[in-house]
Amino acid sequence: MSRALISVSDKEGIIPLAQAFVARGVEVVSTGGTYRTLTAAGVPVTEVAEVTAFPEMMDGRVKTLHPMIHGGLLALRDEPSHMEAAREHQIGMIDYVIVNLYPFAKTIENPNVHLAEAVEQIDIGGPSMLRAAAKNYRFVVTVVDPADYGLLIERLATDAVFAEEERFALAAKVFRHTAAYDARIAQYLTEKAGVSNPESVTFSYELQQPLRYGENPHQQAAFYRASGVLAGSLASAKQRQGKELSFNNIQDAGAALDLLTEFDQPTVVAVKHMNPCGVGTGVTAAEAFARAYEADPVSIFGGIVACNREVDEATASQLVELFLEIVIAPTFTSGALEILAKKKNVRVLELDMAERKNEGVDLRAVYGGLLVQDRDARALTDADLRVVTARQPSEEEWADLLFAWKIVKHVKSNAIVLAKDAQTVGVGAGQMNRVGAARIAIEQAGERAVGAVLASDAFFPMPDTVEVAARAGVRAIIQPGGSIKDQASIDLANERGIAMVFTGIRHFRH
Ligand SMILES: NC(=O)c1ncn([C@@H]2O[C@H](COP(=O)(O)O)[C@@H](O)[C@H]2O)c1NC=O
Repeated sequence: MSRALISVSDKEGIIPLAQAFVARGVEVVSTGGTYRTLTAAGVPVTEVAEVTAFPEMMDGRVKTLHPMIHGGLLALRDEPSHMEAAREHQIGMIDYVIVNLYPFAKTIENPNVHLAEAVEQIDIGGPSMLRAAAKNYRFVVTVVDPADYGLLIERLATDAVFAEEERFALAAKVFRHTAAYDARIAQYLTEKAGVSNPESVTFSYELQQPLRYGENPHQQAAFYRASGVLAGSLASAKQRQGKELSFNNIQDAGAALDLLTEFDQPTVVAVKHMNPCGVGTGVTAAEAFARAYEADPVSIFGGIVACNREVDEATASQLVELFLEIVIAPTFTSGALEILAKKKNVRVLELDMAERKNEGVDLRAVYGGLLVQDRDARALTDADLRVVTARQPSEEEWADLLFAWKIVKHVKSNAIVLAKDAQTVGVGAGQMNRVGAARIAIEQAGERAVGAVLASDAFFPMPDTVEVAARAGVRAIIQPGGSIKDQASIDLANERGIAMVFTGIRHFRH
């Protein structure tokens, strides 16, 4: 007679599966809680304690860790010495293993959970059985994912035959599962132990969705989310309409959201190729959008628009006038959704960006390696600000400087942002020299550069950026400072009547 060992923390869906085993003439063996669930449902089950002739003990820390179990999982059925050992010790074979583990990840989602409570949720016996059974995939069918119960039930109802490739695939899934489970534990304990730059790192991500392709059609790609679903992350967004998100959409939307979280007042961000092309702040979402649009009515074409307030009919009417890839907002009025529905392809995402936290790690893959750093979460405080010129910025200039500083942090380096009246008027992104970025931003601003402010993500290595800014009519500059040639830039700013503020903070973004 075949035997199935069922030991599950999440009991959902387990009764029909156990019934399918019984109907097939397979004996079901279970641990305490699972045994009680199945018995209560009238399914005949043998308790593990009966098989091991040992009671479950130490608050369940020891239940299945026994040769009567592990021998039955690991014995090579085609190796006579293994089978002889099994006979000698009266170890019965186990042919199916259905296990899901203690909910460690769920437990640590609670920020107030005590270490002891989290540690108690580290499953020991479950992974041991899964690994043993998966190692012996030639003889054992191992199911860790409740999504596979259906397949198992169906197969038990027909021929109960599993091809070796199927058992192998299930085994690989088991090792992915236990690896991710252990990665989460290692990450949590490493954090608790206060270890930085550990000798090895394992990050665990779960498939959110396969993507049609990557950055280009010939590149295969998929989107993985951080373990669980982080509030405010794209994985938690609700898509109300439109085509499936693409690889580039996800990157651009992420960039738009990162920038948007800098702002509390109603703000709209338009992003193209990971850079903001227009940002506007206003009293209402519609006003903020109008400013973001006017900032650069050309580049917004085919862009991503993110708004940190509900999108109403007035805003939606402006949005549908354009070709956009994505519109993101915390909510949309039903009228706004009706208006947006006229543009079937535009992806409309509802996402509570207020929940988004600028914390955690920033991972960048390089050939043969991975760079790991903290996210750039350094916010500007009053104490950071130092006016280095004779002229102080006016009140309006201060507002524009702080506005532009929030944005330049999210523009690829070398980055220059020109802003005026709560609106970007020029963005110079990703240039190989700083004055080149300034020239692009100034050219884009045109007449609007007169009276605008300029923000730079890093210091001026020479005064040429001040020179081009002054010629264009820029009135105030914000930059980190720290160049050995700072004084030359300050002198030139004084000569041209420009107010200049140092922040002492660099915001490179490569
Ligand atoms: N200690 C053991 O021997 C052991 N054997 C199985 N478990 C786990 O116990 C859980 C099921 O327990 P129960 O059937 O008592 O509700 C499963 O998540 C399983 O992975 C164990 N628990 C933890 O390590």
